[in-house]
Amino acid sequence: MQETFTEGAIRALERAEKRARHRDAEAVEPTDLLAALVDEPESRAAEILAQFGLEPSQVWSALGVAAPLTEPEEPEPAGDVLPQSPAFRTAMSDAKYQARAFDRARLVGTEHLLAGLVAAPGPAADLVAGAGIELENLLRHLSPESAVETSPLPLDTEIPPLELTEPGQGVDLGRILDASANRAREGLRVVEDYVRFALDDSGLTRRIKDVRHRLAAAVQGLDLDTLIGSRDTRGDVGTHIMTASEQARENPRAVLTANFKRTAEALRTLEEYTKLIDVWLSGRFEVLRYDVYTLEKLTLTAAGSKRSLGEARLMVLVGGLPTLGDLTWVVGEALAGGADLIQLREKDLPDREWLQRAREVRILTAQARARFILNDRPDLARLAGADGVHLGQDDVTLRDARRIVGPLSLIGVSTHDRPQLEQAILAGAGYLGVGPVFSSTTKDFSDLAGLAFVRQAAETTTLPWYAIGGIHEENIEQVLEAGASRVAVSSAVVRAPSPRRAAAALRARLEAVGSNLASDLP
Ligand SMILES: Cc1ncc(COP(=O)(O)OP(=O)(O)O)c(N)n1
Ligand SMILES: Cc1ncsc1CCOP(=O)(O)O
Ligand SMILES: [Mg+2]
Repeated sequence: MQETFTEGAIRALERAEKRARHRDAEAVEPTDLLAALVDEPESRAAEILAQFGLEPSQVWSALGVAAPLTEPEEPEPAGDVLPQSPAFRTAMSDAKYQARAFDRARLVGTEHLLAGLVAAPGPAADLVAGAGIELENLLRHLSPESAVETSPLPLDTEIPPLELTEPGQGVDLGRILDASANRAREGLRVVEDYVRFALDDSGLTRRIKDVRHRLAAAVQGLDLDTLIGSRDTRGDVGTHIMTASEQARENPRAVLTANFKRTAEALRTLEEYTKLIDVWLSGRFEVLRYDVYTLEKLTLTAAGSKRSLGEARLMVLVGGLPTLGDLTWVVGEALAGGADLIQLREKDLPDREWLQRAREVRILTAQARARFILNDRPDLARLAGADGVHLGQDDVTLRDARRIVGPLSLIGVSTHDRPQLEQAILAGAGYLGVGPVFSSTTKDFSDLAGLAFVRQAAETTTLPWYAIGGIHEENIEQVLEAGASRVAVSSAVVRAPSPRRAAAALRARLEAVGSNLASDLP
């Protein structure tokens, strides 16, 4: 471990040990540290305690210990380092956790030591809690700016380095951790290659890289020399054991899923075995494991929707038509002109009639081998057998919709700015609506997202996304130039004299932009 401690923290730890020696204790306890923290009233910890009304004299008397120990005339002879009690070690582990949570430089100050004490149950924590100090209100004192206690010094002697091998337990911890760290790193690399070269998704690639770097940082928290020293690949009895399922991979997607599993398993091993040496470090591996689960979901969703939407570039929104006959005619024309998806968007129909129309559109789209999306209503989408449902920012959440439509259905989400875009991706959207690009005669908007947002979407994701809002034959070129490959339109087709010709014209423009849509993902 490579924590650095402020000089103030080092002095406090030295004083804690002295206090323990002074009372002839066998180990340093959290109470020794609390008393030592207030021995120096200028320390951040003492200042914080004073802010909560706990003066040094109150601490000493509540703990029943002497006021500051006077420095001996002669320096005390150097003896063995006094052991630390389990409670003390827990407090130290928490202190480091708090320091690292706020400061990547891992500078542990007296305020972090205090936070560590608060988190470790016992008399010291009780005394501090009695003054109304809880971890939550302490945390705001722990920002990096508050770590002002002079320059950091490496603390080699006071805190013993992590012991990776527990003699007598028969477990070679170093070997386990070394193998798992390698497995996790390699698994992530395999996954990253798929996302980068098969999905071509820069946003996901960045995320996976970030996890890989955080894994490397967490592994740094282990004693690397011991890890390397304990490596014994040739002597590993598992090296030559290979099951049939490990060897067989049907396609790159199978490689992807196998490596996500492998990574998560390795992280679990790291998490479990580091519990033996540093609870906080174990927590870091746990967080990484959850991140990998999320990444797995994001990657498989991206791969799945890219495959299922493939070359589906033109979505036509229909609705608000006077009769069922008008609707079926327009849908038939749009499909004949080349619409890949029809979205039924009704705002004023009674549910029963809406469902009846939806079922008609389902039949027409199925005959044309096109997709059918229902706007707003996952329940009706499911009843009509639609391929998916489109949700706006005020509609039911993706998670609730998923409960209704099931795991395989497409769920699209409207986004109007970058945070919404990123949020929708994280929530597991199968495709995105990006707009409104221009003002629309179908729906009023007070604000337009404009072409700038289309450019941002193009930079952010390769998840299928549809530019929407006031797009027609005369302005589609601008939208394509801004980076869109797919559009969703309503009036440009539905209100055109010939919906079929209008759809065909848009389709031709969309096809003219070189195909960078991966429909043939493995
Ligand atoms: C492809 C696509 N993008 C955006 C929308 C708009 O959805 P929403 O914001 O829920 O607004 P309404 O369509 O419900 O008025 C969409 N329908 N399709
Ligand atoms: C429902 C909706 N949401 C954003 S733009 C839009 C309407 C799209 O229709 P049009 O293509 O006629 O502008
Ligand atoms: Mg809606």
